[in-house]
Amino acid sequence: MVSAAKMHSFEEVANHNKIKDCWVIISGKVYDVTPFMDEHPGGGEVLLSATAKDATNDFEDIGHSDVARGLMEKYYIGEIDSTTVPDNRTYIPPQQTPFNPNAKAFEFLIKILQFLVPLLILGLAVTFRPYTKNDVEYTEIDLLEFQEGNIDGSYDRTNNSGEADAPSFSESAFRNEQDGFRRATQAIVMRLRQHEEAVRQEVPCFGLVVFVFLFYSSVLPSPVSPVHL
Ligand code: HEM
Repeated sequence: MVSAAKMHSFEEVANHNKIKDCWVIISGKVYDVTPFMDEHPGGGEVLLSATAKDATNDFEDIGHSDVARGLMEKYYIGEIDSTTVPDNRTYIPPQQTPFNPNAKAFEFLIKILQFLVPLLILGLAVTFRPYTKNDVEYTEIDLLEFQEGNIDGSYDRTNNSGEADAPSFSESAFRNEQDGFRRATQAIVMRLRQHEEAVRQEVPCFGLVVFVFLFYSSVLPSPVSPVHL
């Protein structure tokens, strides 16, 4: 025959609040955890702080394992007489928040924004990218000038019949040749400077885009996290 569980009043249980005599109330059941004080992985002090009240909330908040729940049976000594438990010592489970249709709509809006805003930032970056670059056309003109300078030399490599002629290294031809090289060198240096300038302008632009993106994604909640209103 199964004997009826022993009923304990709150006052009686609350008196067992010492290290050598410790009872706790969890989910309407009373446990004498005195022999467990030294072994409790959370420490004896924690168990002591859970006395003289309904400790269900504290116990559940820790997220005790099935092993811990199995161990409890060993220390079970009876039931608590719920009529004797003062209201402010009773664990009241959190109220289920009523369903709010606006919350779903807001969550949906956030998800849409999370996809649209990065796309918008990317679109803006791509649109404005050409304006941040230098126009390289006049570099090409410089190169053309160089070619013209070369052609404009006072010596001609072909004779009238189109056959190769021995070059006459007159002083002006040499000067023209030199001039052509100087222009070519200038054109290349200018081109390098333009490239350098373009990179200098693009790096902060790109950095800004990345910063805005990262800031945005850190401010908004993740798509998997629930939105609580
Ligand atoms: C008969 C009652 C209890 C038993 C048998 C018990 C058993 C255990 C066990 C076995 C663990 C190791 C972790 C696990 O397996 O979950 C643990 C951890 C712990 N318990 Fe208890 N426990 C009891 C009551 C309580 C109460 C009333 C509190 C009050 C707050 C509490 C607080 C803790 C804490 C803080 C830890 C440490 C968690 C961690 O370090 O991660 N326990 N308990």
